[in-house]
Amino acid sequence: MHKLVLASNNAGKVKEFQALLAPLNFEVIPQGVLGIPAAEEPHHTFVENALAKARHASSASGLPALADDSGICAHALDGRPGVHSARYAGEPANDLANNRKLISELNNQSDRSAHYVCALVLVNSADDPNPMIVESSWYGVIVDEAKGTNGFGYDPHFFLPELNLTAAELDPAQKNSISHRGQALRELMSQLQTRV
Ligand SMILES: O=P(O)(O)OP(=O)(O)OP(=O)(O)OC[C@H]1O[C@@H](n2cnc3c(O)ncnc32)[C@H](O)[C@@H]1O
Ligand SMILES: [Mg+2]
Repeated sequence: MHKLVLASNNAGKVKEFQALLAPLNFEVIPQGVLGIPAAEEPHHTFVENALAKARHASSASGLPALADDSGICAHALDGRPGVHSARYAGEPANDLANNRKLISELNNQSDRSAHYVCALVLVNSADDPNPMIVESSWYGVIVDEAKGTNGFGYDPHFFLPELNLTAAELDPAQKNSISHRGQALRELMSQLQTRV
């Protein structure tokens, strides 16, 4: 079984990864279990931040590390909140406050389209010169009214027209089967198979 540190302190993400990786041959250790604090995320792109998180967790643990940097990009807002999604309304991170801010910024905007982005980086070691990097998107529409209690973050306001449901109304397995994170992880795993 491959041992992997999951470079995230977000409980919602950790749950999704545990479900996605459970059928595979991985022992996934969330970095919080090892007492590894959050890395700095100073960069302008999801990929750069995911790489920083993965290197940080691998350096602190001495193990291979998988990091996720993700967020939601509203098209009428030039991609905001983007890499600032977790703390859009300020510190400490607060999903309710972030959603309120997003909805208020979209007030009077007719274009409600948005996409989630998930960048995943897998490093074998802290100074791995050839990390595996994938990025996937998931398209939807931001709605004013929150619906559903599953998921986390912006999910209650992320509406999927083709399903007539928000992401928070999907059960966890359904979300993982179509989400930015599920898509990215499946792509990463298929790339990983070609390497070993
Ligand atoms: O950095 P880590 O420790 O992984 O935890 P984080 O919550 O700070 O994670 P990010 O820096 O990647 O910020 C991602 C934010 O984007 C939002 N987000 C990402 N994926 C999401 C999803 O599947 N559903 C809802 N919101 C999501 C949510 O607000 C997250 O806090
Ligand atoms: Mg973060």
